[in-house]
Amino acid sequence: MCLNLEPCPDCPWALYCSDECRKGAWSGYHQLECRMRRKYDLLKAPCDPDSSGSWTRIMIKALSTLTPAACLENSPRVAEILSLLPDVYDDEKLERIRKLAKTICAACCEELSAEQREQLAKVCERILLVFQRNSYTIDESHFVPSIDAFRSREVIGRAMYPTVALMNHSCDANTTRVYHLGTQVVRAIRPIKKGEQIFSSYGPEYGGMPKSRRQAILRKKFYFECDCDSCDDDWPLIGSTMGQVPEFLRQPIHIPLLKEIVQNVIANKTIQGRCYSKVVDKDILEKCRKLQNLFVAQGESRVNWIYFFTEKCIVNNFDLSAKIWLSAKGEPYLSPFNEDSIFAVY
Ligand SMILES: C[S@@+](CC[C@H](N)C(=O)[O-])C[C@H]1O[C@@H](n2cnc3c(N)ncnc32)[C@H](O)[C@@H]1O
Repeated sequence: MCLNLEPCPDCPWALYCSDECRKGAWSGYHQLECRMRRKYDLLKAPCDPDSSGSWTRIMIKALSTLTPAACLENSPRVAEILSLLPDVYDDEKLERIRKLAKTICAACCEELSAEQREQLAKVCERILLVFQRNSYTIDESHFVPSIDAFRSREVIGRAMYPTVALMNHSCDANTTRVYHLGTQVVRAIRPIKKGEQIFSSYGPEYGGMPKSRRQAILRKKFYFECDCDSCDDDWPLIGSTMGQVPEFLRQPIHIPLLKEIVQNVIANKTIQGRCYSKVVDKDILEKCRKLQNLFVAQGESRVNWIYFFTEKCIVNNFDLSAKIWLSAKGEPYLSPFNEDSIFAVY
């Protein structure tokens, strides 16, 4: 943590780690942001409190590269942007985004007439909606491998990864996103056949969360009705399938092992999708391996079950566990932490 921060001389909101950063930010966006904040009191952020600052910066940067006048022309590009449906279910949120767009246009383009600013604000509104729908929050835990960072999940920014944003969500995703050397990396968490759709998880995952809750989260945060396989077929919760455990696992000797794994996997949910070996319980690895061996020994074909555990293992950096399972099934092994499995790096 830097204790000797350099403040902006004109406002109390921006602090920098060095004079160089301060100057870079000033010429990049803060000159306008600073004026705008002072004038329009954006401290009462009209958007998500965690990201209104980054939204404002994105718009300022967009306006400096778009040239506002170009947005006012009736060009096909502007028509295309305006034709994007603002399918935001939440009117209140749309209203806040609209207000932010107007505020930014008023501050950044004072030379325009009120009518022109109104038109420009519509373009900005669409851009903000696209940004909101396609960007990712970045929290401290992506860079600081500590359990405290996971718990607090302090949001430090938002970023747009245009190729990653092309991926649809599945509650049974076949990839995971991790941060490596300060950038987002997408890695396979199971073999993906040629032609198979590459899915990412926007958050909710089957197994530990009922379909109704997953759908509610996706509707509220991303405004769509999820139609992934696990939602379409309403795959059961892992907890509820305890009653449908394969016959061989119902033997009393195996039940404690199974329960322990389920509890551990569910307890570790908050760290899914992150690759911090320091916070995982190495003991679970051993137990998952035992479970997998039991399945393999029985020639068990209920792949969902075993994949669920294996994926949790992989996502939680239990590389070895995944290797054992996949090699036992004769499937190619793709380690999410091996350079070979990186199919996209940004
Ligand atoms: C980040 S974009 C994904 C890429 C987008 N499908 C495209 O063609 O550019 C997110 C949007 O894709 C759609 N989408 C993603 N996952 C979906 C899913 N599981 N079920 C239904 N729609 C989904 C929703 O319209 C959502 O707002």
